Amino acid sequence: MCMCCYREREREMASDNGEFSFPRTPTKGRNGLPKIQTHGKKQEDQICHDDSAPPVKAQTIDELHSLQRKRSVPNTPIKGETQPAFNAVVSEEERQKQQLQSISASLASLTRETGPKVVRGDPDRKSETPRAHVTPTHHVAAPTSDSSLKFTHILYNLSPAELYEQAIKYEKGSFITSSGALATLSGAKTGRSPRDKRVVRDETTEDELWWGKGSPNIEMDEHTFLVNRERAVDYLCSLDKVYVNDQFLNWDPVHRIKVRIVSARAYHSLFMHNMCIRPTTEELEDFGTPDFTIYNAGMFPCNRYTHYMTSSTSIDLNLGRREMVILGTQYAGEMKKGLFGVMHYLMPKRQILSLHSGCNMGKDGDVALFFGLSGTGKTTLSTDHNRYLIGDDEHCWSENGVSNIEGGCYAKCIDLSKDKEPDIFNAIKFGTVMENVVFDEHTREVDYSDKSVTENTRAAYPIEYIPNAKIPCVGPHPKNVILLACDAFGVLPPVSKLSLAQTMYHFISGYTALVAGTEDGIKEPQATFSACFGAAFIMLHPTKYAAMLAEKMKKHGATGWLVNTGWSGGSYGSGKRIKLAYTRKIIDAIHSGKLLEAKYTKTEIFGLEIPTEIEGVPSEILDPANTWPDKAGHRETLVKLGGLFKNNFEGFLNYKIGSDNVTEEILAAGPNLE
Ligand SMILES: Nc1ncnc2c1ncn2[C@@H]1O[C@H](COP(=O)(O)OP(=O)(O)O)[C@@H](O)[C@H]1O
Ligand SMILES: C=C(OP(=O)(O)O)C(=O)O
Ligand SMILES: [Ca+2]
Ligand SMILES: [Mn+2]
Repeated sequence: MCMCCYREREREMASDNGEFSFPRTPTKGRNGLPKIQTHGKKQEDQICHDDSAPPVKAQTIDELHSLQRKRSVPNTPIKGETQPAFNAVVSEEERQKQQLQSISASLASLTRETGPKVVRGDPDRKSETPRAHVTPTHHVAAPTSDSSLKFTHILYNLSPAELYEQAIKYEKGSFITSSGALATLSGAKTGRSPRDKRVVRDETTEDELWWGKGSPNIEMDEHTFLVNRERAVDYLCSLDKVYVNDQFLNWDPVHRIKVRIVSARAYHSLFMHNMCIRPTTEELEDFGTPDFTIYNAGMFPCNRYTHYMTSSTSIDLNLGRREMVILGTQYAGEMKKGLFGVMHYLMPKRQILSLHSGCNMGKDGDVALFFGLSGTGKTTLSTDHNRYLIGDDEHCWSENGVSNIEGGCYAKCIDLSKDKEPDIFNAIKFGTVMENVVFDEHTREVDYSDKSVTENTRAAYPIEYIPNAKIPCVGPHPKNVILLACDAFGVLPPVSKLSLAQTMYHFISGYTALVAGTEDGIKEPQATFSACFGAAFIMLHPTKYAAMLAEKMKKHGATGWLVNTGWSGGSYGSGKRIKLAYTRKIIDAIHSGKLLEAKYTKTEIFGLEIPTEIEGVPSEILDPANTWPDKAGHRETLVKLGGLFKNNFEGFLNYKIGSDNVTEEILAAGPNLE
């Protein structure tokens, strides 16, 4: 049988089993006039004649196009319990109307006390736009603003394919790469802007949150928040269309949070589609009102004349209103990490510890956490071909164990190689959003070494793109708590075993040192101390999280480890970064339990327990004192780093962490410079 006849037969078989909904019209020879039989002849010459192909079932090109796309099947009717009336079955149109009403309410101007007129669908595809639309209900008078005369089109929870088309059609700098990922540009900002992150200080947050020196929470008042909110909402409603994502955070079903993200770019919508937990069709039908809403008007700047504004960028959090407004930055990581901040507030209120850590699980159910600041290896090391990935960045630790907050991963792409990080490399395929990467304009092959746009090139992909992802992303209580530091001074050992007090000391310190830049001449590493390895995201005082971590580690018998993924044999400039292959061997030995059994010696100054031997790792690198050719330089740098730690910890001396003796033990667990 020739190919076209074969396909026709396949299609008929498919429509017989009900999987396809192509309309069945009478086909050749069955009902209409008898057709000339060509089959016998075909057998001989194997030629497929034009007239043997079934005619297309359309009269016009528009009709033909409408055949191509099947309307998404309406889902199960909304159940009675969420509805006021009886056990009434709500029509698809009515359900869509309710959804739109909720979105119009989200987008409401607070001064005009009304939401925009919204309609579902792409404005450029008017003929396909469903009829359902919503005119705000609480109109008191005739429209007083032009914005209430127009419709805002809502592109609601679009699929990756639809978002690709939107991005490529409407957003400059969007391209399909050779592996199928969507390459995008984030504009002027290619990283987060922590100095522009503001939090509303009101009667509640005044007492609850961490304010002042060291705190990431830069205050703003409620009124200023509303000014920025209005600015963002007016901007979004002035557009022809906005993207709305309704999704979840937290794989723990009891503590799941419903989030709505309103944004102006397909890139942002696809990013959040990948990063948050994707609702099933059923879950989306029952979504109702979100617990938290982000208004991302990042293409539009804030107004510098507005009180508190110190730049064109402002990321504003209002915990009371459960809203976040983004102005003046299109970097998508702001949304992901912004929501993480929200979880750092909501979860501890429920006695759940929120963690800036990666998390994976062995075949026997042993769970490890990987804490660390940006670039220290959370994503790289939690993505381990021999273990189940629970998540790469944000988790919760509750009475029941650990749960990932997100539904995706956000990996750095700079110098990514298939050999060293195969799982991440292979996850960069259709559906994955790539930010600010450089590619060949013809082949669309990405050059992972190219830093022309930024060094912070990124890929965001759904967690199931990692072959051994643990779905649902939850696991039992952690057995190992690994603190990652990328020490560009090169004096911290590649691995040390920590006492509980040392774990707390290093957790509160949150040290890493990165090289200041990649330009020549910058020799001096920059020490960073970021409490709880995530000071930019925590909302309460660091000791609150530390006390919870200490309590949980003690209760569940977890062991703490400090792993230096940074320099060895000298500081940045003379030494070299520890080979990823060695770090992986070290991590393997932690997971397997072998390292717990090793022989240990204690280091000077920091008093760290270092193993004398690890399978697959040259023993001489385990003690940095051995690897530095310049012995005096090593000692000097070690003392210097110890001093920086002590300095930083001064800020915590007056705080209690759990009981009094815990506090004392923790203070004693730092470097000893006498
Ligand atoms: N020894 C090492 N351990 C971990 N990562 C390393 C090491 N050497 C180089 N790297 C690189 O450092 C980066 C770590 O970044 P990433 O895993 O994204 O950190 P995080 O998720 O904590 O921000 C990756 O690009 C990784 O390839
Ligand atoms: C997304 C981020 O996380 P990380 O660098 O830790 O992967 C970030 O800090 O912006
Ligand atoms: Ca339902
Ligand atoms: Mn990461």
